[in-house]
Amino acid sequence: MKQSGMLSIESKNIFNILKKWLYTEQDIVFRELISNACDAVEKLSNIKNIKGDLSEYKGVISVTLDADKQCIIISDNGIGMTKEEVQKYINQIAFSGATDFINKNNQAGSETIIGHFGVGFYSSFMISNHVAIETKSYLEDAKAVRWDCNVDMSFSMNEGKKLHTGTDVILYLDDNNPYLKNPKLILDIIKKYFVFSKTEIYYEAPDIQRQLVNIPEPVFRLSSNLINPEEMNLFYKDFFDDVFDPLFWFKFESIDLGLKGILFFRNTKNNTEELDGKIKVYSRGVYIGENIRELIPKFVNLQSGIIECDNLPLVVSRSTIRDEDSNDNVVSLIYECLAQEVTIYINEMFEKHREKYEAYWPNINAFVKYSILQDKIFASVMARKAIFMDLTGRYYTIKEYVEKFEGSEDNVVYYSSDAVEQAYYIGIFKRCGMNALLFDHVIDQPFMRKYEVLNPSLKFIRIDSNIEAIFKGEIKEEDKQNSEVVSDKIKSALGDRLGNIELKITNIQHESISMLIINDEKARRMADMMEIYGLINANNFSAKELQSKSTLLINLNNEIVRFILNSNNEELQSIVINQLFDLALLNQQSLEPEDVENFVNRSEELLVRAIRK
Ligand SMILES: Nc1ncnc2c1ncn2[C@@H]1O[C@H](COP(=O)(O)OP(=O)(O)OP(=O)(O)O)[C@@H](O)[C@H]1O
Repeated sequence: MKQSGMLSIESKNIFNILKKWLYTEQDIVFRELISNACDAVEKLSNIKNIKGDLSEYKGVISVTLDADKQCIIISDNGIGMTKEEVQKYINQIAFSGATDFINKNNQAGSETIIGHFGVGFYSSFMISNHVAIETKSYLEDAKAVRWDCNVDMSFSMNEGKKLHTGTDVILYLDDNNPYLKNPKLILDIIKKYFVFSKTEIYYEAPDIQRQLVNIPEPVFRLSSNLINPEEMNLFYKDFFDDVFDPLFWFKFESIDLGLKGILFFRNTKNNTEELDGKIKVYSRGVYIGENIRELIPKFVNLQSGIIECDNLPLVVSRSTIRDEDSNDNVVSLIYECLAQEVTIYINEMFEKHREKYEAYWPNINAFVKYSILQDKIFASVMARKAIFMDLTGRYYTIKEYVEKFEGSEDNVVYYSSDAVEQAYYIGIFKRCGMNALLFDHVIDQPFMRKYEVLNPSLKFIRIDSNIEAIFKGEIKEEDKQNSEVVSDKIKSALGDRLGNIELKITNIQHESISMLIINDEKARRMADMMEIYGLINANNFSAKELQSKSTLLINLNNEIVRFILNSNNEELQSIVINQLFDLALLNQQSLEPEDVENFVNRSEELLVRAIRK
């Protein structure tokens, strides 16, 4: 059977290109050769299955780094090849597609080519100048074949020594080959690409004992009712390198697309810093890539998961996904399918398991809102299903909230953007039997603006903004004159400190409220926006800027204000008025640093007076 010769001249181009990747994309060699081995095992398994004698067959792949012989052997007990098949598949067919492509696109770079074609068996020459195949076909009476090929493209075929069905691909290495120095590199590559390969893959090297590298039956492939949640949590933490258990997970499947997947909702603990998840894509058990933009909707990518789709080409790159027309369809269908699956799952939780939805809300809050803002499919179902906590700790959608609390003011929703900063105003709301929603996540501001655009009749007003309307504080007839007196006293005591703040003296039912600064909602939002875009400095910007649009509400029903009205002690009046004004500024976190000292001195002065009294 001895035969020798030269490979076709077109192949020379490929060799040159392969050499260029030598030290950059070496993973490809293992991906290609082990994929071929997996295919060979699957083919034999299918044949045995058809014949009904599968019982004794178990496909196994072994990768061995032999330091003495200075070679890497990729061995499988798959279908094997006859001499004719080696002739046909290895000698002739290799790269016919790729060589056509190169002929048509002389300028094409290696990136483009690798994106378009599986470089296949010949990627071996990326790390080896001499490659051999020892193979024996499964066919009865088939003879073993040995094929040797050098990087100069001269090959020989001889009778081989292989006793059992299968194929060994032997890559002879140069002295300075990096894998000889660091055999663990190969282990990592096998793990990366074949972790979920259905065939067992073993690795052995000097100092690395023969070990099973992959997980042929990962827990996520079991049907949902057979999955042990603990086991699943452990798998998730280990595989995605997360310290927390997932919040929840769900599996999905599209038989038409040959798509199966699992999505883990990450327990972000409201940590907005690390929002992106990891979605790993596999085709026929081989890793294709992570977070592939064309395949996975951006919002889905906030979570982590595993997608397996055998209809995706085995050798796929981002450029393949983008360019190949034939793939376009599968890719966009998968994209839509993922968006729909997530939407359906979250919607069902909202509709049918509201308690669970609310319990998970602190963790999925940002995800749901971001997805509504970002994805049309998700928004079309979920736009009105974001929920917000009210001042009593209950959750409502905005629609539910408006319907329930439509009493006080039509279509106005009061909100607090920061329960700590606005604690005083929240206190006032509670005292007045009023309610408000908490919009305290960074995403709530853009979310609210979008909601307003979609529902123009609805108005969102921050709890420290135009709230005077809720007090319905019309001045009593008998207090009209008093209001002028108080107004004059306050203006004279505050002088320049008042700036452009408008005074409003009124009778607020709740006597405990003395003085309150409220800001115009529109002006404040504008200022917030400017701050976000860096047009103003948060430290310089404070009450001063807003003063032109702020109002100082003074409650004539309050005991201290009545004291101001009735007292003749100008000095004490001035202390009290300035003190109340500072307290009002403090309550909205806008007491200027230069006023703090006066405030402290005045407080002490009042304490001394109280003690001496
Ligand atoms: N380990 C193996 N066992 C049996 N046959 C093999 C093995 N490796 C390669 N072959 C045969 O050689 C052919 C060519 O392999 P090659 O890797 O070059 O291309 P491919 O796997 O068909 O496609 P791709 O270009 O996507 O990798 C295979 O289709 C298969 O028939």
